[in-house]
Amino acid sequence: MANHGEWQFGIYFSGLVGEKPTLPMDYAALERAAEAAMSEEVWSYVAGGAGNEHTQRANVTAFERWGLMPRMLAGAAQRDLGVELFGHQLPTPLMLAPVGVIGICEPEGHGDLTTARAAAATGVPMIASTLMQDPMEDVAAALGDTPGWFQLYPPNDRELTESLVRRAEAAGYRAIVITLDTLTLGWRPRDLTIASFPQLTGLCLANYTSDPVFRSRLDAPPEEDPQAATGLWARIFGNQSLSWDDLGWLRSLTTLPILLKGICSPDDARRAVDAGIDGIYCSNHGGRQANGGLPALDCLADVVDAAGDAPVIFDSGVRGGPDVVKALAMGARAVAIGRPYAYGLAVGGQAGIEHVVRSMLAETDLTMAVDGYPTIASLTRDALRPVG
Ligand SMILES: Cc1cc2nc3c(=O)[nH]c(=O)nc-3n(C[C@H](O)[C@H](O)[C@H](O)COP(=O)(O)O)c2cc1C
Ligand SMILES: CC(C)CC(=O)C(=O)O
Repeated sequence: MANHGEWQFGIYFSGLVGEKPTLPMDYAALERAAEAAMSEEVWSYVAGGAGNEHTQRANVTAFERWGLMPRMLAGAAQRDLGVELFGHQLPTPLMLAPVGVIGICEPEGHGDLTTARAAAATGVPMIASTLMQDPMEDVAAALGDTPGWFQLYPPNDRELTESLVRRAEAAGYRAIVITLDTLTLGWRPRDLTIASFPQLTGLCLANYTSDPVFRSRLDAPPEEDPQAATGLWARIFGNQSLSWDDLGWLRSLTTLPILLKGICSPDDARRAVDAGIDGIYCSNHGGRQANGGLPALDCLADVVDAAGDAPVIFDSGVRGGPDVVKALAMGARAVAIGRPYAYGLAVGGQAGIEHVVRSMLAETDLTMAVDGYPTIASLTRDALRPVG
């Protein structure tokens, strides 16, 4: 069993002190290093967002509007960051958000497998995207005992949807995350300017091209006619007619827990729970889809309240340990990161992702130590005050 505890105070931290670190120690430096490591196309795609990226920036600055109340002599000498999710005990509340095309952040193009190995080494669950360069079965195998969830972009083809869900179940994924905020792509000026989106996504269709139903829809195998496969993917990817009425059918496909990703409205959270959905994933896709929206953090508390007993996962704008702590205090059961680990991969491969994860966990742990919150349960909204 891997030792997942290296991030804890005094271990990861003291391992770094006394040596000049080779990997960036703060988010701004990580971003700069990632931009230098990536091609212009990949950087624009990963770093970019919708419109003038106001929502993307607001996701990050929203965290600055909340401050943590430090509590003294609160018994936080030992912290326990463990959380329970769908009957599984996780060592920490951190998760890796689904990042389709993560493969392109690594020059060799197997970023999905590298991410899975980093997840296995740190014990931090990976949510594997539908869009991957390696098939979901290989990624699940690389995860070993560390939990993996499968993120589903439900295609406009019911038989294919069913096949993807069944494969995820058979491969050992422990939950299905259905992303609802990207049934069509948002207005992304950086990608429109660089015009590399079709090439980049065309590289990440392994879950489709390895699927018997997808293959049966083609005249020639994807290995012989990759362009036709990409064309078919472009036609079936978006499912804009998906409605609340379809949730019953999606629910019937699996006994695994299902989460809906992209929920920011409390009414939608309530409706999802009423439809038998097991978990809510509060996110605005890191500001990549709708610009002009609310920062995701501003939606979290209401979504948590509306979700009742259903756990809420949060992402969008999390850049360091204090952000993780604030989202937990708002009521998130677990907190996910997207761009930070993609940048870690670009800068340092598997070691780069592990560094980002361990730094974030060490900073989370130290924030709880310094501010006097020994457990996740001790973090309630009472720990937060609006700044100013
Ligand atoms: C390059 C990139 C690709 C993404 N691909 C997916 C995807 O395939 N499925 C999905 O549900 N979300 C996808 N997302 C959104 C992330 O899951 C997550 O919501 C977002 O990155 C969180 O914001 P952050 O980057 O500010 O941490 C992607 C994000 C990025 C940056
Ligand atoms: C191909 C895209 C739909 C992947 C994605 O979710 C994103 O770029 O945000």
